[in-house]
Amino acid sequence: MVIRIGLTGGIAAGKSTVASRLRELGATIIDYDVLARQIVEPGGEALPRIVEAFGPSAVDAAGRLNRAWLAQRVFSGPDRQALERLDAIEHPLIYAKAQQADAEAASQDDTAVIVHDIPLLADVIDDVPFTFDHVVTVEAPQQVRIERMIRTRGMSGTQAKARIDSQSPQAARLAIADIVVDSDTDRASMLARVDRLYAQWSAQARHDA
Ligand SMILES: CC(C)(COP(=O)(O)OP(=O)(O)OC[C@H]1O[C@@H](n2cnc3c(N)ncnc32)[C@H](O)[C@@H]1O)[C@@H](O)C(=O)NCCC(=O)NCCS
Ligand SMILES: Nc1ncnc2c1ncn2[C@@H]1O[C@H](COP(=O)(O)OP(=O)(O)OP(=O)(O)O)[C@@H](O)[C@H]1O
Repeated sequence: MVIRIGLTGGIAAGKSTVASRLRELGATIIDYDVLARQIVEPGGEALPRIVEAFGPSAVDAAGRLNRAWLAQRVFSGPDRQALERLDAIEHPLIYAKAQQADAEAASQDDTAVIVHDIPLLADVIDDVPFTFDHVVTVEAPQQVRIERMIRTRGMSGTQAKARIDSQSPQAARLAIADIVVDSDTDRASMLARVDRLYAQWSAQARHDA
């Protein structure tokens, strides 16, 4: 039986580090950020619909999505429904691609561990067309995440705090998760925890096959 995992986490908590480890161990990772970028590429299904909804300024002269312009419109502009309109265009297309990827992985291996890597899972859990066997959130205290963003992403403390505040609160992720991976321990301990989780999931997948 295929095991499906929903993976989320606070920004800069270590979700990508956990996803990479799971990939090395043999899991199939479906990265929703990657899918979201694919659908807005020139030729992607979302791009003409975004132009229709937001106007020609949504693309640059070369026909590529003007991410900075759109981010300003949906995250900071006066139109409070703009983000909902964008989500209504993008999310069904992202889910359709995820369903394709999931079905392909499941058809290749009926004991696959399929990890849906969804940064905003707490906001969309009721809409994603999957039932997860487990939901994992990767968490670290806010101050640790701010320090990581300053150190590795060249952000100021204020910028880092603003990014954290723009996400759903940690409580929303904890409410949907049955497994919390603490990334405020050293990397080796965190990865050892991930290894143990993967071993359990993959045994469960084979046992129930
Ligand atoms: C508006 C866009 C073009 C801005 O692109 P940009 O490169 O400036 O930002 P990026 O994609 O890196 O996102 C920055 C941060 O914004 C937040 N964010 C992104 N999309 C959303 C959203 N739909 N709702 C709430 N917050 C969001 C995230 O915390 C993210 O870390 C882009 O964010 C987008 O297409 N968003 C919608 C896609 C989406 O819903 N993705 C989530 C997958 S389920
Ligand atoms: N247990 C750990 N100990 C120390 N540093 C860690 C640990 N886990 C992750 N990191 C570091 O923290 C930073 C953020 O990790 P990562 O990129 O995996 O986060 P993320 O949650 O995927 O971030 P985002 O949500 O912004 O994509 C990276 O520099 C990573 O190397």
